[in-house]
Amino acid sequence: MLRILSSATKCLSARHCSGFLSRMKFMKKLREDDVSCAAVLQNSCVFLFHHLSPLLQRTERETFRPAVLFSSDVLSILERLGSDKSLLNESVLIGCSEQNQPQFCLDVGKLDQAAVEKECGGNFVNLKKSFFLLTEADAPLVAKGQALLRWHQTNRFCSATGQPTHRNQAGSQRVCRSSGAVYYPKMSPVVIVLVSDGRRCLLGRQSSFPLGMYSALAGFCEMGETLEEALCREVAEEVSLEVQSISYSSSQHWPFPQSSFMMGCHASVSPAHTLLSIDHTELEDARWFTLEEIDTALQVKTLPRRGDPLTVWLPPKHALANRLIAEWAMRQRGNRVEP
Ligand SMILES: NC(=O)C1=CN([C@@H]2O[C@H](COP(=O)(O)OP(=O)(O)OC[C@H]3O[C@@H](n4cnc5c(N)ncnc54)[C@H](OP(=O)(O)O)[C@@H]3O)[C@@H](O)[C@H]2O)C=CC1
Ligand SMILES: [Mg+2]
Repeated sequence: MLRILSSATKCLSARHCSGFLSRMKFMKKLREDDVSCAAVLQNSCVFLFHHLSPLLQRTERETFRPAVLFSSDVLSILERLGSDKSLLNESVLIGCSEQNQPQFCLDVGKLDQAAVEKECGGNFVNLKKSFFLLTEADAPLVAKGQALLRWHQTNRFCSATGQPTHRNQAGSQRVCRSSGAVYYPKMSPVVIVLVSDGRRCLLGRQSSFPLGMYSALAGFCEMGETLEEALCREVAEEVSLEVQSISYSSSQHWPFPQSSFMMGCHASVSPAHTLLSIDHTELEDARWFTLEEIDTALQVKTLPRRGDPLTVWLPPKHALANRLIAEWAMRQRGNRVEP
C-alpha cells in the first residue's frame, strides 16, 4: 500500500500560490500557439548549451550558475560570430520564472565553442560535472533544458515512415507530416528506494559512480509493472532482500542516462532478514549504514580527489537519493531515545 509523506503534499500546496495559475496558462498558450511563442522568444531569457553541455558562469562567491542571456544578446553574439540569426528559432521553451519571464534553451553546437565562451564570459561544462557545481535551485532547469534538447536532436525522423519530423515553436512536440504521428518528449520511469531495517539504511554503489559515492538502490520500471512491483523486483535482484512496507516520498526528473522520471520511496525489511547477497553485475558494493555513518557522509561538502583517504559521500542535495537519505536520518534522530 502506498502512503504519501507530508513533505510532498506541502510542496504541492506551496506551488498553488498567486501567480501560479496565470503562469501555467501562459505556458500552455505558448505551447499551443506558434505565432505567440515566436513573438515571446524575441524578448526572453535563453540558456545556452554546446553539444548538450550547459554554459556556466562563476559567481562572485566562487560558486557556479547557469549563464542567463537575453534573446537580444544571443542575436548580437550570433551576428558577431557570423552565424545565421535564425538559429535563435531553434530555442526550446523550458519554463517561466516567478517574475513571468519565459525561459528558453538553445544548443549552439554549430558555433565554435571557445568563441561563444569568450563572448559570454563562461564555460560549457559537461552536465554530470555541472550537477555537482550547481545549486538545488538551478540544477533542475538545466537538466530539463538538456533533456529536451537531446530529445529533439535524437527524434528528427518518424519511426513509422522514416520521414523528417517537424517541431512546434515551443519544442513541446514533433509531428510527421506524412503520417500525422505526433511525438512527445519521453521519460523512462525509474524507482529509487531507501531500504531500512529500522536501525540502519541500505546504500549501494555501481562501479561507474565517482570513488566513495554511495546511493539509494534504483532501477528502471519494466513494461506493465506498478511502482511497487518494480521496487520489490529491483531490491530482490540487486541485493536479494524482500521488502515489507513501502511509502512514497517524492519524485524528480533526472537527465541521466537519457531522461528518467524518478519516483522515490522508503521501504523496510525485517531486522531478522538483512543478509545481503549482492548481484555484482549490477552493483560493485552494497552496505548497511548506521545513523552515525550517514550523518558523517551528509557532512562531506567537497568532493574527494584521487589520492585522498577513502571517504563515503552521498549524491548532491538536488538528487532524490540525498532527499531520501536526509528524510530517513531525520526520522531516525526523532526516534532515538537518548540514554
Ligand atoms: N536522482 C537520484 O538520486 C539517482 C538517480 N539514479 C538514476 O537511476 C537510473 C536507474 O538506476 P540503475 O541502477 O542504473 O538502473 P537498473 O538497476 O535498472 O540498471 C540499469 C540497467 O537497466 C537496463 N535498462 C532497462 N531499461 C532501461 C532504460 N529505459 N534505460 C536505460 N537502461 C535500461 C540497462 O541494461 P542493459 O545496458 O544491459 O540494457 C541498464 O544498464 C540511473 O540512470 C541513475 O542515473 C540512480 C541513483 C540516484
Ligand atoms: Mg540499479
